[in-house]
Amino acid sequence: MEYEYPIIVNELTKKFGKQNEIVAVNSLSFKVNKGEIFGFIGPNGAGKTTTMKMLIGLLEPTGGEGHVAGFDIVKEIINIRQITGVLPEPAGYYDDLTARQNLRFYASFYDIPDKEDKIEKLLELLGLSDAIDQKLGGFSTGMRKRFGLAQALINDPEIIFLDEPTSGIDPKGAQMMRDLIKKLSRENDVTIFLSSHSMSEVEEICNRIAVIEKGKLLAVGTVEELQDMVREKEGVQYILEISDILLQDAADKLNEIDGVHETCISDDVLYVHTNTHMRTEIAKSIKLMGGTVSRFEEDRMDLQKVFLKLIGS
Ligand SMILES: Nc1ncnc2c1ncn2[C@@H]1O[C@H](COP(=O)(O)OP(=O)(O)OP(=O)(O)O)[C@@H](O)[C@H]1O
Repeated sequence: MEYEYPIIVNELTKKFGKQNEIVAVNSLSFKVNKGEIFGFIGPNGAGKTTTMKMLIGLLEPTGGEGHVAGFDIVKEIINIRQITGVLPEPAGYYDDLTARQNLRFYASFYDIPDKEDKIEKLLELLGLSDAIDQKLGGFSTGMRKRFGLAQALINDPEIIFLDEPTSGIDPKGAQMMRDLIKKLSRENDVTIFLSSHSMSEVEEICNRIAVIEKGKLLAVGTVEELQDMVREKEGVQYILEISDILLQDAADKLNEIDGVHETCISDDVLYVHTNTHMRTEIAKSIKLMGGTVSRFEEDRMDLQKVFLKLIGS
């Protein structure tokens, strides 16, 4: 089926409880572009898992609608299953079966040519060749996660849903997973919808990010766009090191400029908080005072900081 957006949700809502008193997902609307890695972040209980479960047909929405690969998430879930991969597999894995046997089982749901070859290649890709004939019950958490990704890829999916793909994995295994996720998106044009609590991971691999809290969408965009949203609200902070004039004199002078919020001196560094980008004005003012600027940086907000600002902590 031809589709413009791999995932679209429109006012998607899920309520729980006898009187629908728990609003887990509250009128969520967003679109995911083809081939992008879309990060879905939010504090505990924000509604991430509930949203993902609705997208893969495990929960029925109480309101709104959603389409995955152009298929309706309520009426056409069978079509969606054929072309998507999910980690972790909702039905779980068979601990008494080996990795190879488990993959054979999942492969049996799809029309895959040369299944045995595919199974071996996938397990090799995930660094599990040595464990191919070991029972899954004996796998470590990290091995299980990597196996889960192999399983999610068995049907060459166009869209993959990954819920916390690297939690509980050691740094080497996590990097392997991230590299593979990036490769899938870059080289195979696979669309990836990923929820994670690791801000550095999301910052490293996601093209765009949606931030949700209490079931509502707070913001969506690239890291840069989210940074701009926060700056618009919170202003910009510059970090300066200056010689030839007293830092306090520079601070006093800058405080007179319209748009400079506040200044602060700490360890021979001058921090200038402004309403908006004011690099030129600040540089000019210091030059006029006879100061020499040896360091002039804008405080780079990483995703962790942006996230905390967006959710108002
Ligand atoms: N089956 C259910 N019955 C009642 N309430 C539920 C149910 N499932 C989820 N909830 C509630 O819905 C809200 C969202 O939960 P959800 O698991 O989607 O959040 P999350 O963002 O995935 O959280 P976490 O980061 O902790 O995994 C929470 O308040 C949760 O308690």
